Amino acid sequence: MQLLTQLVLGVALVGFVVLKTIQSYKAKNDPRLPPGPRQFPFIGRIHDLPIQFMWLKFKEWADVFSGDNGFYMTDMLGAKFLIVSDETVIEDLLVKKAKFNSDRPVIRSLFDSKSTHGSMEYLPLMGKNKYWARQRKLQHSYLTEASNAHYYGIMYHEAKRWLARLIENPDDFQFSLEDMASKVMCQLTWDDPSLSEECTPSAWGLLTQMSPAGPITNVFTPLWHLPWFLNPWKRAERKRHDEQQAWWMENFLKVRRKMEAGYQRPCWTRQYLEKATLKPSLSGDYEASSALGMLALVGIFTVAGPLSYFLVSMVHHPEWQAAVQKEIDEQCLGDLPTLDHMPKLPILRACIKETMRWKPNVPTGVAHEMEADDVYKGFFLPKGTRILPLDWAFLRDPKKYPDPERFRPERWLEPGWPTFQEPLTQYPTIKGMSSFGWGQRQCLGMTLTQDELLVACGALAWCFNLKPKVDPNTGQELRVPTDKSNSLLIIKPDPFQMAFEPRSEERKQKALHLWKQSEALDLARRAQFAARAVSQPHATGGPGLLWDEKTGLRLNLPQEKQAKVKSWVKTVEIGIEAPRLDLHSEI
Ligand code: HEM
Repeated sequence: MQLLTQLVLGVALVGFVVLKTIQSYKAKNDPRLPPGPRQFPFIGRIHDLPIQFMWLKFKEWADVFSGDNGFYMTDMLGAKFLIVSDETVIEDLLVKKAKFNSDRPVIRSLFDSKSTHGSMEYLPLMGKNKYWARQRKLQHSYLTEASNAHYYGIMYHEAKRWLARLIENPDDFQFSLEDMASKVMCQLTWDDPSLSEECTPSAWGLLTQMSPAGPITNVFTPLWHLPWFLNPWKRAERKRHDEQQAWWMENFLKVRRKMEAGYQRPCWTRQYLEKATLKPSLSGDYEASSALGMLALVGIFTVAGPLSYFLVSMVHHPEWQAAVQKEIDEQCLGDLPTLDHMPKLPILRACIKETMRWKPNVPTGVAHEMEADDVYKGFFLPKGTRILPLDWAFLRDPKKYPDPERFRPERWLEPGWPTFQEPLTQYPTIKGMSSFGWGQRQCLGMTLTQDELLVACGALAWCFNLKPKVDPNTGQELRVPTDKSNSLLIIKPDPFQMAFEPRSEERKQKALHLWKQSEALDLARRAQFAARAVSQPHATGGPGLLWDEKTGLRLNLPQEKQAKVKSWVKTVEIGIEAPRLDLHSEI
């Protein structure tokens, strides 16, 4: 090639790059768009947006750029984000204009996160499509019916197990806390709390995969498109995804087989399968196992976050802890608090709500994607813009929450505070908090969260003094950090140490006894149900076969063993102290 030709081509290339750079700069800083930090060609503004504690930077920018508008815009590698820091604005955009602003953005490091191509897997991440509509309806009805059907028995049972575990192994509290939340969800979904140990890591796997602080491909999205053999992120996600799906399906099919054997107690999967034979609301087993698996999963880390932060608040505020304990002792007369006591426990409710305000566990909020161009307050908002309801900013608005950085439960209890509301038998309640999101995508788990937090936090305050741990070598108290957490979409505090001191020997013994009693009752009920499947098949809908949970095989019982089960049933029916029958070894 001649020198002149090379020169011309070189100049043309440089000219093209300069032109594109100017165009990109102009497009990103278009004066019709809302104000925001200066955007750079192509990358927008990712170079100084930290992946860790991203919400703090978003808030810092909000203080500079939002002004009276209550929002600003920024760009990340071509994706536009409208960061909203004012609740009235989010109300306009996500509630009043919900019809156009209820889609979800793609999450790059998941396959078909929006279910655009029919994957039908992760309801909270789905675009606004038919799978989302029907699964939301189904989950809404299950969560409502579950509270109507008093799922509280499961929560009380798991809270008692947790107290006993905390007494026996207090240093393992972060594991047992999450495991409690997981057991509640596994029991509701598949009637099997033993699944919690697989469900919790499965939940964290998905949460990490979908968070900006997860795989690098969520931020540097072009990397996701590298060919398979050069793409460790895609290969890892394929494995994670397939294992999770297989596990959800396995649990689903197990419930079906147990139903056929007449040995499946009520749970959401059984409820689905019973109705599905008459009128299926989902497309088949794949969609159903995913919808149910996702439901089990979403209730773990969401509840575990505020529960962990409740421990942090109580350790740092012994005066509020003492007030909660006094209230519980006076109102529950020595008994473990139940949901029936809650109208009389406003201080407990205020401490839970203030914990969720002080340390919101979805601090960035969950993005909605705009489905059409719009003009709002004179600014152009292009279709595809991701609207981020910055919960960290809403909950630190000094007009609504004076002294926002401090834990002040009195803001919910005393007249004169902007957030005070009466009657105190009903308020404060966490239902409707900004942390649960907005409009058509608002969280479906508010009631479950509220009930579980009340039961678990009430039980903690009833049983323990929650204190800093003392270092045995130095005799010094170990500090419980208030500002250390992961940076996933749903956060929790980093591992820390603390002490769970039973409030008295009597309380400790009572807690242990309550768990023993509850465990015996649970085993008795399970065994009784199984036994009825044999002795009265019509009562459980089964053909008189017994299901062996361990081997996965059906058992046909010989006559003499049926007699054994029947006689045992009578013992069980007399009372909860009846001797246990180990169905697996006895039969
Ligand atoms: C402290 C506890 C929780 C918090 C802070 C929370 C927060 C949220 C947020 C911010 C959203 C997105 C809302 C939006 O896009 O505007 C959401 C959606 C959702 N939440 Fe929760 N959540 C919690 C507990 C739960 C629980 C316990 C369940 C169920 C057992 C649950 C089920 C769901 C579902 C199914 C969605 C998806 C709704 C949709 O996309 O249509 N959540 N949650």
